[in-house]
Amino acid sequence: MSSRPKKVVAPCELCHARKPVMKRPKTLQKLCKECFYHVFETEIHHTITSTQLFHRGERIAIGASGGKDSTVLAHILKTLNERYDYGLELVLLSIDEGIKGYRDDSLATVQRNKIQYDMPLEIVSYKDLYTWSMDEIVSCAGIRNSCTYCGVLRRQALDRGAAKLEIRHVVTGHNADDMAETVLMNLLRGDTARLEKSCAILTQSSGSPIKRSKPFKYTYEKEIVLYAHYKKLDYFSTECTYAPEAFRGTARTLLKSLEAIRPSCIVDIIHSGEHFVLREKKKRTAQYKNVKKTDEQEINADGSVSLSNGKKEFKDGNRCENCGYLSSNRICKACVLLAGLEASRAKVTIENDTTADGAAKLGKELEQLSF
Ligand SMILES: Nc1ncnc2c1ncn2[C@@H]1O[C@H](COP(=O)(O)OP(=O)(O)OP(=O)(O)O)[C@@H](O)[C@H]1O
Repeated sequence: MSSRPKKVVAPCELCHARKPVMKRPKTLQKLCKECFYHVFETEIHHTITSTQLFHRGERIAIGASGGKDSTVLAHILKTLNERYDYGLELVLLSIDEGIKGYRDDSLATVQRNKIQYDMPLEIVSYKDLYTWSMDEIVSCAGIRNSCTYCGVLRRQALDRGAAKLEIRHVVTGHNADDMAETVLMNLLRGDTARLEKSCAILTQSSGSPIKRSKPFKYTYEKEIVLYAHYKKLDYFSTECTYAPEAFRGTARTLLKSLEAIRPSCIVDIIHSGEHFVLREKKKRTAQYKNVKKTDEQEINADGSVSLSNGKKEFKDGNRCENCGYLSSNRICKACVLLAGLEASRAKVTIENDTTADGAAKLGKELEQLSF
């Protein structure tokens, strides 16, 4: 009986001893589990130390959604804090947007993470802060702009949650893919003001006591998934019930195609973004003025959404006259948005009261509201 020669598997490219179990997405190196853990954790430690992201004794709120990125972030920060004695106090901060069948389930995961990682957990809800849940917003404003509403409100909610905890530094699980997508989106929109700022690892508005940072700035999404999988971390993997941001989806598809051909393109795009500096604040020339910009949405006071003409300038440090939150305008975006929702709710109530066939008319009115 003839026996076929056994295929020899080359050992892990780092330890040259153990059996490789994966091709590392970032470098395509064939690695064993232990070496993958080591490079993954060490690279994040290097990002944190080389940028002097934290200081000893600092209290850090981890924006915890229960998803893979923030769960791995909580796990990694706990691991590195203990291993390298950063001297940080870590707290989980979750925002409950009020999305039935999605956020309630993911928050149950964060509740378990709280016990697994032995960290305090603070949950702040849209309903308490704004009197509107996302489900209510979507039923009033429609699904089309749900990401715009949710993004504006969440940003403010994280700041308010941190302020409540008297914490001045919020970390989020935004990863390298998110950052490269943002660079691509800003590039494709010609939004040079945002492009210049989009790759900062740490941001802070002047006048605000709260810093925000992204320790996973150079960490590939695929590696986060692999790490969570091999470490058997407890995370929630369902997509949000509402439509994903359309233009980001397009940038994501483009990035994934590029990554398949050239894995380094994700860090290369970030590198390009980091070195992008505007020579001078140029006004848009006449040739661009009439070009329709389909993805720059502005929410008007009446609740309608219109398109921006690209003239906006960033002004840091002003405060909203209504709620006191930092804003580049007289009234912050969240207040404009909420006023629009209230106006729509009032309009629907009045119309509803004066008609005989209430339910049908109400349904029609909701469909016609110009969100
Ligand atoms: N409801 C929330 N509460 C607290 N933090 C949040 C919440 N939603 C998002 N974040 C923070 O913002 C980061 C990016 O959020 P995004 O909505 O892009 O989710 P994601 O890429 O799916 O991340 P994750 O896997 O952590 O959910 C998250 O990693 C988390 O740190």
